[in-house]
Amino acid sequence: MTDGNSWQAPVAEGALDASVRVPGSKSITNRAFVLAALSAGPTLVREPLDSRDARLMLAALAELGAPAEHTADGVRVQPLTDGAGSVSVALGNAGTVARFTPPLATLGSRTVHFDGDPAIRRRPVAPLLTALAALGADIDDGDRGAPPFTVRGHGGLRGGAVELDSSASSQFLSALLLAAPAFTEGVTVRLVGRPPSEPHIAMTLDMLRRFGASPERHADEFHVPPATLALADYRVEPDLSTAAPFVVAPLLAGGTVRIEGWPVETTQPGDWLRSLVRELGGKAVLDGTGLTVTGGEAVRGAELNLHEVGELTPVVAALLCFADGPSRISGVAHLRGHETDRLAALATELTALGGDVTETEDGLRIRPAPLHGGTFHTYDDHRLVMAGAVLGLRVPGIAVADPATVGKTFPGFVEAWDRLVRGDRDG
Ligand SMILES: O=C(O)C1=C[C@@H](OP(=O)(O)O)[C@@H](O)[C@H](O)C1
Ligand SMILES: C=C(OP(=O)(O)O)C(=O)O
Repeated sequence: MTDGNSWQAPVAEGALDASVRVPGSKSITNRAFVLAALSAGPTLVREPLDSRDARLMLAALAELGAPAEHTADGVRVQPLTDGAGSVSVALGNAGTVARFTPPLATLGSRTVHFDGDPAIRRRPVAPLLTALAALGADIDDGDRGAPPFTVRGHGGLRGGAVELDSSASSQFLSALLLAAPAFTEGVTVRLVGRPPSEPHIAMTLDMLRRFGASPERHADEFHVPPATLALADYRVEPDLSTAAPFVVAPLLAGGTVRIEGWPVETTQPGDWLRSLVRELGGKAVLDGTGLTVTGGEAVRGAELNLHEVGELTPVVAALLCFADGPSRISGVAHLRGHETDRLAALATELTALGGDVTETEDGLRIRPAPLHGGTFHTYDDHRLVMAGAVLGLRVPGIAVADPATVGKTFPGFVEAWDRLVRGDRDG
């Protein structure tokens, strides 16, 4: 039930028994759109995500000269064509748009202004802009190292060798690698510092290969030679991070939830949820058609380093509030530069509902404590809406503020969650 600008997250009143289909992966969709724009011919992207971030990416590519059309089978993206004059790219609060599209602006001759929500102005982008400038790009960021900034295209980018500190976000590295086949000399990136989110880097390399590029990695060095990309048809996997609240739900409510179409092989970080379920006492069975999760007796407390799967932190933190012993989440200092400062937001909101949650330098410490109802503020962060939903399974009276912000990655989330938990119950 949505009331004004909040949503009463439903309490699970019996064991779950449901099958769920989640929308396409944000990370795969937005990479596919970028690689399609860089390809020599049109690409049909099948089963793409349709959400705020995906629409922002399509709008950005259209501004940059690569229009797309929705067809009965998906989204057909046309190759980038050059143009003149000034255009504006709206970033919203989409990290993938803010990091993946500036390199594309260097390939044409337009002057491209980038800006977005107040939140994106606080998210890091400086190491990417510095690396692009070192590779020959003409960028004016007013020394802010953050949006708004302007990229003046001069008809292509030289590319070559560059050092990059991608420790604040793996997206800086992915951004350079995705565009590199179109740079005159390709790119050789030597990392300083360790990036988070290794699966997302593997995803970038895998998708580059599928589109015909030949990226190589030797430890901290990445090389992408120039290449002509082409792929007529690409199918997007379901988003396994969006699936996270549905995967953990039976651990709190009992019963079984089946996620349809869970891939048997994937680079998505959400695939780690299968081992999490087992570690916390549940069962997760993957077959050729989906993942079936069954809850256990109790949720065990755990020590989890989430450096590689940081985007799962809000849902995992909500889950661990119900564990039978203390838990610790570490390795996620970079979450302070996500949609909001997620560590501060989670500590504040979970504590306000009675939780015993403290922020550490690189994560959260969570001790068992009874939660009570109240407003769960979501800070314009889709994954906090999902975390609030998880709390509501066990705690009556959780009002999740601004549920529409979940439209960043799953516009139909509230309806899908109500169906999962309430089944046919009305009201
Ligand atoms: O490349 C991607 O698609 C993403 C990489 C990760 O970013 P960070 O490395 O900044 O955490 C992840 O958290 C984000 O949701 C999506
Ligand atoms: C960090 C996230 O998003 P973005 O793509 O905006 O970085 C996320 O989805 O958890």
